[in-house]
Amino acid sequence: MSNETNFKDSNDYIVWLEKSIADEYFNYYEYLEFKNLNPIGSGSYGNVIRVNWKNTDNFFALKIFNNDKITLKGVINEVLLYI
Ligand SMILES: Nc1ncnc2c1ncn2[C@@H]1O[C@H](COP(=O)(O)OP(=O)(O)OP(=O)(O)O)[C@@H](O)[C@H]1O
Repeated sequence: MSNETNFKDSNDYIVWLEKSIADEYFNYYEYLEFKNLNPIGSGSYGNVIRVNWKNTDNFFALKIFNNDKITLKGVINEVLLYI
């Protein structure tokens, strides 16, 4: 997997994400699986909410990203730093 993306079109980032999920580089969770949503902050890429996953008592930070090319590129390139 390349360690940086630089696509021309915003949709290319969506396609890259969908392929990464299909190839099982990333886990996929349905939004409906998250319960007890509470806002906890926001950053340059979007909002962050505290959630429970399914019926667990564990808390997770769920990041909701703005759907634009600059955000998608930033998020994906940040994720690639950890792969
Ligand atoms: N894992 C987490 N646990 C608890 N709170 C979190 C977590 N991740 C983010 N937050 C909260 O959400 C805010 C925004 O986080 P986010 O990572 O989106 O942006 P940032 O790193 O603070 O800023 P930027 O996006 O500008 O670099 C944080 O400042 C923090 O208050």
